[in-house]
Amino acid sequence: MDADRQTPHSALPGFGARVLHERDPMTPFSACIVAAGSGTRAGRSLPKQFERVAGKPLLRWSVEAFASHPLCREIIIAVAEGHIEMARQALEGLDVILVEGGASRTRSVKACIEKASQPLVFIHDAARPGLSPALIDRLLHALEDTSGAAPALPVADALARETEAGVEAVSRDGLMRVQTPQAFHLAALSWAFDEARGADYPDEISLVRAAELQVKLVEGDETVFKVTYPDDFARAETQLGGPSGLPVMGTGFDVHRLTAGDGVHLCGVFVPCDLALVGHSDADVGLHALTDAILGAAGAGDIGQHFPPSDERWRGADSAQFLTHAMQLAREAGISPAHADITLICERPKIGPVRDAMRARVAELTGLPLARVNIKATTTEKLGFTGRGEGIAAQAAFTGVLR
Ligand SMILES: Nc1ccn([C@@H]2O[C@H](COP(=O)(O)OP(=O)(O)OP(=O)(O)O)[C@@H](O)[C@H]2O)c(=O)n1
Ligand SMILES: C[C@](O)(CO)[C@H](O)COP(=O)(O)O
Repeated sequence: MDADRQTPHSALPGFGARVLHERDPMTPFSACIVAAGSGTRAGRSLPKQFERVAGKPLLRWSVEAFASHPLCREIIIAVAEGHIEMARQALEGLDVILVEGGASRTRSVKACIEKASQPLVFIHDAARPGLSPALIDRLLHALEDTSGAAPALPVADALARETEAGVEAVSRDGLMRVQTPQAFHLAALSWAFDEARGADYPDEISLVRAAELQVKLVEGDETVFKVTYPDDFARAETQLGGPSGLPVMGTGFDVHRLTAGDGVHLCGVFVPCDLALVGHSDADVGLHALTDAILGAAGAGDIGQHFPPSDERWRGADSAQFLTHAMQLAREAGISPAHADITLICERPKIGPVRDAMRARVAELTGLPLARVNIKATTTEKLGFTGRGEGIAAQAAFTGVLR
């Protein structure tokens, strides 16, 4: 370090190294995510940060984790020059600042912090999707009396080094596995970058230590492991998608009024008759009930939230597109469809003659095998509005399995 360069604050006792700035517990931070790597070791066709894991691009998991923290004011992401558009798509709807990454991880970090405006800064690998608010808070707490902090975990396996002379045992005493995010006072990290004069470091606590500033380790978290090799995707998928194999289900119910006409849309099939169903869309009461059941299983609200009847785009719309959208959300939520069951409640039209066509259409729309789609019909014995032929009601159940 240059003898004539002054750190912005005086030395504090502790670790024989300096601390820059003490922190107010409510100090806001900038989140910097490095996503400019090529992911060579992961062996996928896309760089790993853009591969979908448990329904979303790997990078998006970390962005959403930071975005939901109350002290995070901005999210800056370094991406390779040719991947800006892919990053935009992966992060659609999220408020982020994209910057061009560098040829090394350290350079990508530098590109991010040059845009950072908050007093504290978090540096995180896009390849570590399992970030929790508790870990962010542990790091923020550590910054109250140190320049930088990183999560770390003990080493569980024995260690060895292979040399030309043979295998050498290495003591694991005192060794830790260091993860990200790593958190810093921006002034300290910027200072350390100046001191580094363009040298690369494996991570930012190494860089900050090289500038003789103080860092602390906090308890790490196995769930924020780095997706590095091909098998790591399955581990991330299981971890982020919740318990694999868990059954999920949803139910749906809908009613549409009947009037005179030349046919009704039911379960994706046009049934010619002297009736018509009244509605903003094609009023396919069977597909609407099933769409709600799918949205229920996906934890994604109801059909009216996604396709409001006040929206002119859905006037006369084919309800198949509502169901297709719900299926997409279910898949993104990590659900593999297992079974769909619809009950149509009406006196007329007769469902028997069109039941097979309906099952085939629902199977096509959901991606389910025909044997896993069931369509039933019942009357209400001439009772109530369905019995009087004033409307058709439908109820549906949808089950799936979490991948
Ligand atoms: N020039 C670089 C290199 C890496 N990274 C990012 O740094 C993180 C950790 O790096 P690593 O796991 O090594 O990712 P890659 O360099 O992409 O992987 P590989 O070494 O297998 O190619 C990743 O989020 C990666 O995108 C970056 O932003 N810029
Ligand atoms: C920053 C890091 O994730 C901390 O564990 C690690 O140093 C990145 O190493 P890589 O070789 O670039 O994957």
